Amino acid sequence: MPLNHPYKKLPVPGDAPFELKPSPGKGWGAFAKRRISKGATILAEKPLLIIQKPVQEITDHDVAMAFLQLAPRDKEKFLRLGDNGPGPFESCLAAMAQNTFEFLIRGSNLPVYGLFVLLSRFNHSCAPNSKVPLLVTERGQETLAIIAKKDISVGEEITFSYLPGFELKAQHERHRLLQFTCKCDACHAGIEQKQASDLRRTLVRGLQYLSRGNDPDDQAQDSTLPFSIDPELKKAAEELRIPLSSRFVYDLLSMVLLEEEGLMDDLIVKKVQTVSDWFETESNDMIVKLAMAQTTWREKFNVAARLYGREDAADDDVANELRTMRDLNLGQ
Ligand SMILES: C[S@@+](CC[C@H](N)C(=O)[O-])C[C@H]1O[C@@H](n2cnc3c(N)ncnc32)[C@H](O)[C@@H]1O
Repeated sequence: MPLNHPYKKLPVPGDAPFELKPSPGKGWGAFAKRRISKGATILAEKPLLIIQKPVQEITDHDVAMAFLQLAPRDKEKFLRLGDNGPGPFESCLAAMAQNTFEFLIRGSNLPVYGLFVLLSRFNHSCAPNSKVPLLVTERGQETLAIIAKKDISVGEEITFSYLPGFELKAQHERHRLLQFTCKCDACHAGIEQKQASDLRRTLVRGLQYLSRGNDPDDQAQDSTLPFSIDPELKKAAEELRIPLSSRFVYDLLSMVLLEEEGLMDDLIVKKVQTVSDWFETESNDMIVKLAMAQTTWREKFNVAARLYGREDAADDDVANELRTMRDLNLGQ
């Protein structure tokens, strides 16, 4: 490990569960120094500087002016940042672009861009073990955190997905969007594993379309899916006419695929648990309870599959609720 690398002097808190070191093919990255439990906050950090302007309008001058206002200690941190390694950035704007997170401040719709010295040291993965949730912060208390999505072992690289909704894209689509060749484990698997992975992700996207009536990627109706769905079924999905029982079966099948893909997330689990509480027809509810009592998602799916297409007394209420949420743009 280079002894004099500029990152060696970045201010990693003494009690942090990670260390910075080279990550082959990815510059430097953050690696677990001790076991990190699922749900743990790995790092919470305040931005070094903030720019509140549409991202396309941020100029080199804006970043340079923000830099000049920093305290000497913070200027030094900024200057330690390298272009994916020990080399300096070509411009202040390039340093900002590579080390920025977007977030919102309560009471304002305008996104804010903050430069985070340590959070930006975590590399991307298409099957990440952590996440940086989109945050609405209070003014003056802008802090972003990286949270473990699963248990992380000592020595494992800590990663998150750089773009939201990114996990459900096939590898060639992901690589088109990333501005570097991704060297994560999912992208470095053998050809057969990669094909299976692309298929699983594509199928989950289709299942989510059926369950939500839109594409999780761009939330637009009539968006192009990477495979075709029976037009009647697609229309029923877009009009939110899919019965609750079928929605539930689609969700469980997504869980089986997401688990196999290593993309399971507590938030998704909570959503399925919520849907399981909506059933009103007793005979359906009994099957749902039996399904949810199974250990694995595959077992839950196997039990619930017999519900597919069944009507439920809650169908109309659920459809109305989903339509209201869609109208209010709250997502589903
Ligand atoms: C915000 S920096 C992450 C930290 C960076 N590796 C460093 O040494 O400072 C983002 C850059 O890291 C590299 N990177 C991050 N994730 C990667 C991945 N999965 N595969 C290859 N390069 C990656 C890319 O060069 C990317 O532009």
